[in-house]
Amino acid sequence: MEVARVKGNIGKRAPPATADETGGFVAHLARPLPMARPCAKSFLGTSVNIIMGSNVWVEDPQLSWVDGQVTKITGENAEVQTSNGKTVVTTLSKLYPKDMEAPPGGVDDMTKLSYLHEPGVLQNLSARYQLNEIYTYTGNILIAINPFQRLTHLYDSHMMTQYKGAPLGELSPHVFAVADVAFRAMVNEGKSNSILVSGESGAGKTETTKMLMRYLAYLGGRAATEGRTVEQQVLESNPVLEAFGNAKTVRNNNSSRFGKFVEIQFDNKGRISGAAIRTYLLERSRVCQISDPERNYHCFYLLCAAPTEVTEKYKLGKPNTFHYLNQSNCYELVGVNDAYEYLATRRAMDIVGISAQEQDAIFRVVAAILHLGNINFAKGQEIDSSVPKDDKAKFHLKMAAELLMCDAEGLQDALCKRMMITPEEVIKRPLDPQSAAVSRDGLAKTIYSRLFDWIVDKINVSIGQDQASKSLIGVLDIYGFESFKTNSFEQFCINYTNEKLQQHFNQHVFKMEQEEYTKEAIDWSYIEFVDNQDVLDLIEKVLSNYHTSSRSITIFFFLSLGFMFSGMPIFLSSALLVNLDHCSE
Ligand SMILES: Nc1ncnc2c1ncn2[C@@H]1O[C@H](COP(=O)(O)OP(=O)(O)OP(=O)(O)O)[C@@H](O)[C@H]1O
Repeated sequence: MEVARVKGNIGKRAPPATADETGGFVAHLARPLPMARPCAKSFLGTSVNIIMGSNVWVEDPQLSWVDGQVTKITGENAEVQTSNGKTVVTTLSKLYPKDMEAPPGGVDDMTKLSYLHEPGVLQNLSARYQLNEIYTYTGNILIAINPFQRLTHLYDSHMMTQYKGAPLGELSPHVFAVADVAFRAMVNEGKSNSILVSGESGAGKTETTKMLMRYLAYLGGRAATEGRTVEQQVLESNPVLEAFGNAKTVRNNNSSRFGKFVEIQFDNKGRISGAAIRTYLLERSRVCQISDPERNYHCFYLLCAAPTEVTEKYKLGKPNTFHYLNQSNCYELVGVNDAYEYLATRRAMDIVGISAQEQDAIFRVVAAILHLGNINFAKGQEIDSSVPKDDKAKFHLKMAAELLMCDAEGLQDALCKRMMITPEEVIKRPLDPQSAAVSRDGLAKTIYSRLFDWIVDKINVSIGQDQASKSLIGVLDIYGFESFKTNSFEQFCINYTNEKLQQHFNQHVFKMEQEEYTKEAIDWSYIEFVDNQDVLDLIEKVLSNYHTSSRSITIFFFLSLGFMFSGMPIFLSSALLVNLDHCSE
């Protein structure tokens, strides 16, 4: 996972980036690291001849890479005796030189490596990880490896004091150092900054984002004179957002199923004066469809584990009695007590300013969605029509209507009939049981995503934005690339967004690096990288072609990352035109 700072004038549109404006950025671990072509035998300016006796890295099906020594060279082929006792024959172009003088504990900045190639980078990260050194720099980019254990000493108040004001690189690599540089640059230059956190699911992005926010709150926080401070509210918004936007997936028990951009606003004295949380691309499909051993959003399980007076009020039972939860056999998380989490979420809601009445309304809607999911349909008397299947379905329909405060008959009509409005009249057409279930799921997804947006808006109103603020620090925590057995429109949006971020990386980091090399009169032509502009052109041009199609429907979806191109937010609100035939939603 990687963390990087991007300079910027957030909130102002600026002309395209010039060379001086480019800031640091982030690459994706899901992609191969940009590096020299092996056949060029040149690794960041170090020309290497692989000869008999050379120490090299060679690919290994189990270990990814294994070190060894070249024992024979025949034309383009080489024989390598590996350190795990194998003899491997491969082409010379697939061998990478091993730095025999590299320190055993690794180097704290990857730019200090003699050979910057994939096995060298991985070896360095691994050597550091063995020593619990989870952070490593690559220039001004911070690479973080998930420790999967609490390293409390890394984040305590003593560490915060140490990193305050320390120049980047003076102390060991740390996420606080990245935040500190961003903060100091903002205070000294009056410019806004953004920190991008990227990586695949479970890499530790959200945890890192929380550390960044805690450190920024430490730098810019003020003593709470009355009530709750902005920073307290921002930090406490995490458990609320996690309860409604996180779920257990195969890779992560607390996976964020939405993207998040947190803006922390500062006054001219560098004190936090306001904040805003923007969320993107909540995974809607999870509300109605989960696969084993994943879970639905945490809030459903928390509510089922709430005190009896609450569950009785909403007529809730165990999670395995609800269709939206029992599609998977996973109901509990190891080390997590849902009953306790329910109370903790309510406390966090108090802190972010959601009133008791509003909290009841929120959980009422959550309960209504569970009841909605249990409305099964059977064939009605008319051809291709449907009705609630049995008394159980009728009970859940009644409960859903009661909790949503609408008329039960009206709700049944909405689920079992389709309405067509013509200039002359309104025509109601019945839906068969299968189509009624689809409209039920559509309603549940829409209600849930609106509820989530409402909660985010509520938190924002309660935290309050400082309209007069001149500078801010933004922290972007976004989904990484996703590729499942079956990919839907959601994966398309996520991956397209990541391709955009990759393009930003290509344009700005390589450009910036190359300018640096030119300045230092270094021959940089050996740097090759995969330019994904073709991928973006393909997607964007296909979509703009759909624009002209009369069968197309415009779907505006905000891939608005708020990510910063050399300082200004490029609001990627793409008006994507998608033919409904191709849209799974
Ligand atoms: N710095 C850290 N210290 C201790 N544990 C960590 C740290 N970073 C991550 N973890 C552990 O890894 C888990 C997954 O991390 P996190 O939820 O931040 O991943 P993520 O990249 O945001 O994943 P997703 O994209 O699925 O939301 C956390 O619940 C925590 O247990």
